[in-house]
Amino acid sequence: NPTKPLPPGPKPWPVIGNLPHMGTKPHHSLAAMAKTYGPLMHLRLGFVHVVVAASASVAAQFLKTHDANFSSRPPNSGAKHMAYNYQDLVFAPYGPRWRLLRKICSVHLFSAKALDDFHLVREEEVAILTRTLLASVGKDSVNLGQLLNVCTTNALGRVMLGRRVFSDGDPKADEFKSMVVEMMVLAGVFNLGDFVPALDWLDLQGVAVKMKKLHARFDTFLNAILEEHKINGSSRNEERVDLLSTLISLKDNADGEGGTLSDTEIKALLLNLFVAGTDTSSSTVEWAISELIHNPKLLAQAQEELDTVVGSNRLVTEADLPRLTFLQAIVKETFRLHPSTPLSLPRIAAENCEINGYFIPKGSTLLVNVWAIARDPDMWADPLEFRPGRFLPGGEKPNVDVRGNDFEVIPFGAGRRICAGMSLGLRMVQLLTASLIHGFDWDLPNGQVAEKLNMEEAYGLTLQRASPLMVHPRPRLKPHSYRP
Ligand code: HEM
Repeated sequence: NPTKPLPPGPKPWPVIGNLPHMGTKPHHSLAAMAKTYGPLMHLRLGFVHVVVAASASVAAQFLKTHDANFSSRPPNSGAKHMAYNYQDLVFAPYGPRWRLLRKICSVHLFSAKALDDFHLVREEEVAILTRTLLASVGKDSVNLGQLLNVCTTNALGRVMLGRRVFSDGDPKADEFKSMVVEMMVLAGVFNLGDFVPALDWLDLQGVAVKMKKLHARFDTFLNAILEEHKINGSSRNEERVDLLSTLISLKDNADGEGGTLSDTEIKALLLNLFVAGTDTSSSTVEWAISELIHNPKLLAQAQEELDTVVGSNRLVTEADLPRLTFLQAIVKETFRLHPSTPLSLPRIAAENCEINGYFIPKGSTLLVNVWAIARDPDMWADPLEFRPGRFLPGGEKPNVDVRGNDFEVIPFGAGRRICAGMSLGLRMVQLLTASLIHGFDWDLPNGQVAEKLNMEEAYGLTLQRASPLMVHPRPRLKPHSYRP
């Protein structure tokens, strides 16, 4: 009902609107603005209406009550230049092709069966990581996030392509991670051209040029993989059929009704999964370990649980995870304070609607500040403190989970476009975090004091640490435990 007012918000400048208010860390700036204007805000970015949800109840209005109206994503230069012009899954308009791509992933990658089929792959890759860490003892400190990224990328590579993407110490691994991070940074920029169409062609921030260059590098990488797979077929290294072989076999009849899957759609899907599924998980684990180094008592408590459940003769397996209650609470608390995509991914209003008595115009971009919601002092006691106990019996939120049903902590988003890879992401983050705290003690280089570890954030579409975590791991299991 257009007679209702727009939600409150800061006064826009002519033409560019509130773009100058976004700052270098938009999730911080938007959280600060919500303190003045409330949990449902309206901004104008250029000529685009933007509404921002900054509380659990407002997020539930959008992502539950009105989810159907917000089930597509707004047009943006990232999707155009880097996601094969919307031919992917992440940016596909809500409709039959989105449903098909999403179904293929949920059946072949993320179903309980698919996840169980590949648990050995993940466990092997994590074991390889522990041996790399072991080999670093007595040498220079290691960049933990980088090694974690090699691990998540290889684990995903084996499931998707039937082979690892990197070997140990492969210089290409650094390059790949930096490409993924660059993509997230570029996708996280509020690009003027997206909001002031008349200025798009000028590319004043130089974002489109960078996007096109980066896309060309990814496309070369993906073309090589696709051609190699068509020639060699599925790799015989893995017992299970990899996703790419499945996709190629589905090309001419992808939905059982003669629908097709083009080479471009296959490449776009692989790209989505590698970009959405590697750095998100590895940087979450880097945050978790950073928090535990920063809070040595919690680390000791987690190690005690692991020693009781797993012992000191072998590495952690996925079968141990359900019995690791404190570990699970640590992972939830990490997702609460350090959600990998602090503003989630944007949605767009298909029609006019009304929320909490305010008018939300058709075509509005919806941003959900999942970072601010999870630090809302009305919902969380001492919200800035890392306190996993809040998720345990006797704590303030014993039954709250991070899977999109409890809106005060929604690191994976919610509703029909909730993260497609949530089940895999959660398992990988739990397994990695458990294995690292069980397998090692952690020293900081150059006499840095643990309690003073820098916990600042950098900004992209994903939440990186401002300074990468550099560490000296010290093994704490019997030596044979790390061997294959
Ligand atoms: C730490 C792990 C992860 C986090 C925190 C995360 C977070 C998110 C978020 C917030 C969204 C947007 C949801 C929305 O619009 O409501 C999303 C979408 C998506 N994620 Fe994840 N993600 C993670 C891991 C993964 C993994 C491992 C994969 C795949 C291998 C993946 C694939 C996707 C895809 C394909 C989408 C788009 C879904 C759609 O548009 O229908 N993510 N993720």
